[in-house]
Amino acid sequence: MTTPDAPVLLGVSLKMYFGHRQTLRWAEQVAALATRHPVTTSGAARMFVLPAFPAIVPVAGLLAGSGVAVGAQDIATEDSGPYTGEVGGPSLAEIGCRYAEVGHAERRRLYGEGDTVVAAKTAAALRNGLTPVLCVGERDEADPAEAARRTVAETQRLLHGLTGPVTVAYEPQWAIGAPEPASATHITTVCGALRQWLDAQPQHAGSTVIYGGSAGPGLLTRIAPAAGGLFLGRFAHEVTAIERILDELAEVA
Ligand SMILES: O=C[C@H](O)COP(=O)(O)O
Repeated sequence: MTTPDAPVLLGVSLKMYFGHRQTLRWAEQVAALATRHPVTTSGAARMFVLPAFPAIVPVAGLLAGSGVAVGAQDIATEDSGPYTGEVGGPSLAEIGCRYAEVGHAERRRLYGEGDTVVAAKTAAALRNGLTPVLCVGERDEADPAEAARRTVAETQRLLHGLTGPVTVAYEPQWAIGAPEPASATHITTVCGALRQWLDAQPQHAGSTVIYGGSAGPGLLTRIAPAAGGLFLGRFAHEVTAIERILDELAEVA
């Protein structure tokens, strides 16, 4: 079953770009935007934001009533215990998180996280009622069909034995932090294959496929509905860019 009429999902990870006060100012602007823009107030688009851990609580407060959900950029594999520096799913759920990002290429490359850890973090998110934002995507540029094959296989591997709705963020690693996103053909081929695979998995009913990797204004209308939304990084730092994306959605709605 495809879900072409599902609301578009726009997620933003602030990674570690902003200081605390800057994060709060940005969140205030996002709340104001989501509260007044017809695409968000009508429910045609949903948004989530992933600030740094210390900003989650105040950002959740600032976003209350705006319809924008909040989540974490990481989650511990375990729920509690002697895991210095980690933050567990029960705490994230308790402070209002709805999403937990797992498997981002930066955590794989810089912090040595492999499939076992990513799968365990995905399981931790699901058992705590959080939607995992499961980042997948090929490391080196490949042709679209090969990228689709590898990415579906990766997703299948990471979700093996798990149940629950997930947000799969297709992020070709070579397109992260780049000047431009992957081509629309590349994105629609891979996201379409992911969508098709997920639609055949009843245990993941309600899942969403979004695209990340230098995404910004001007992209979503070229890759929807294969991509059900965007996972934004740098190009959401200016809230006016998020507004442009919402305006584009209003035009095609
Ligand atoms: O988490 C977001 C993605 O990694 C994309 O980041 P970017 O748009 O800055 O490349």
